[in-house]
Amino acid sequence: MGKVVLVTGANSGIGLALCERLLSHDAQLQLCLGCRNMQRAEAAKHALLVSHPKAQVSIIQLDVSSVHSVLRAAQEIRHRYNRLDYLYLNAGIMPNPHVDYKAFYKGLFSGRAIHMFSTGEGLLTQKDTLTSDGLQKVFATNLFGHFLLVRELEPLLCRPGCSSQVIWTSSSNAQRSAFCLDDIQHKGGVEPYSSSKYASDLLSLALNRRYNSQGVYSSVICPGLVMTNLTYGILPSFLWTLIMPLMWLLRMFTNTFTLMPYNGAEALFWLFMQKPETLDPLAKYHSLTSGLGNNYTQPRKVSTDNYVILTLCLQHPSPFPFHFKMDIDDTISSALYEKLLALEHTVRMKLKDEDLGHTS
Ligand SMILES: NC(=O)C1=CN([C@@H]2O[C@H](COP(=O)(O)OP(=O)(O)OC[C@H]3O[C@@H](n4cnc5c(N)ncnc54)[C@H](OP(=O)(O)O)[C@@H]3O)[C@@H](O)[C@H]2O)C=CC1
Ligand SMILES: CC(C)=CCC[C@@H](C)[C@H]1CC[C@H]2C3=C(CC[C@]12C)[C@@]1(C)CCC(=O)C[C@@H]1CC3
Repeated sequence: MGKVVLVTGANSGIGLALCERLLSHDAQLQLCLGCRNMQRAEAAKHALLVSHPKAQVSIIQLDVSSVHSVLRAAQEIRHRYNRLDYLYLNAGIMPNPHVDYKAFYKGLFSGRAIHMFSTGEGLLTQKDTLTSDGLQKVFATNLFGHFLLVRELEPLLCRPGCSSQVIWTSSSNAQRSAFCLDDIQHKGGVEPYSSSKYASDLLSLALNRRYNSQGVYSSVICPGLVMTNLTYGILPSFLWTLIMPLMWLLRMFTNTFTLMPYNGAEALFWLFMQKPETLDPLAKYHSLTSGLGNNYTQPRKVSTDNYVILTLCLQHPSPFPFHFKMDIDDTISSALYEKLLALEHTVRMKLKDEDLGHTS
């Protein structure tokens, strides 16, 4: 039987491009598309079957921002399959983005222009909303729903003698400065996207600590800047088309302008072909495209430039030598993991209470 792969957010952009690439590589795959909108999911399945008529593609209705939907979908997946080899946690949103053009203009002449183009740091804010579960929507979609999904699919991921991979689509926009352990949902800030992506980098570390011994390996990737529905929400598509020549030119200076979903999916696809035991849990795998248009994957250390380390190391005398850096990262990721477990407990209790309310 072929390997089982579940991809969330598979009906468009990077997720759909990944599915195309996976099927081109391995026609025996059992590919499951986790999508919230069934019409769009059917269209994606149809497109995949046009190019791979014999492929085994199925759909699971999954809204990762809804606790109820995640639990129901996981139950259905456990019913359908007895194994899960790859879990791609790719669905993501950046709602109501706002570009700070003043910061953009300043950044152009700051000596950090290339960094600004490759990370978007300091340029973007978003207006977040609440889900029906009362969670911040960006956090619920980009992080918590996926965390719950991993927890629910544990029996399929952890199988004696077999290994499996959990792969997060993170971002170069993941920023330590946007993330706060006391506000993991980012209720009080205006950069929920950066916060949620930084949290996914931390969570991947924690998952490795928790699950490696059971054969589950978690990695994070960074797709670069890709033209998808997400980026068309930041600037209209005609404007992106207009500045496309400029972006090709910028590729000479930054290889993070992957631009096409196919290129953005490079690291996701590359990870599919790796032995998970050989992967570095502290690396973030970047999809990159050279000035000449060649794709490649490059591991870079997960951002460890966090202020806790700096604050501790700047104290005189420093309480920690520099080689304690990783331990401190580990502490933050463990703390996040504990907070997510606590939140999971709360939402499960709330759901139980609601169910009891309905039946009595
Ligand atoms: N484009 C870029 O430059 C970059 C993107 N990324 C990340 O890549 C990932 C894919 O995004 P991208 O392909 O660019 O954008 P798209 O908007 O094309 O894809 C996002 C996918 O996520 C799905 N999705 C959103 N919310 C939910 C939900 N609640 N439940 C289930 N599915 C959901 C969307 O479904 P629907 O069609 O129903 O909305 C869609 O299929 C995201 O995690 C994004 O943050 C990271 C760095 C750069
Ligand atoms: C000339 C030119 C390219 C202008 C566009 C300026 C900005 C709108 C972009 C510059 C860097 C971009 C970027 C993103 C969005 C658009 C920019 C800020 C992302 C934040 C999109 C989502 C991600 O996950 C990472 C991207 C990093 C780079």
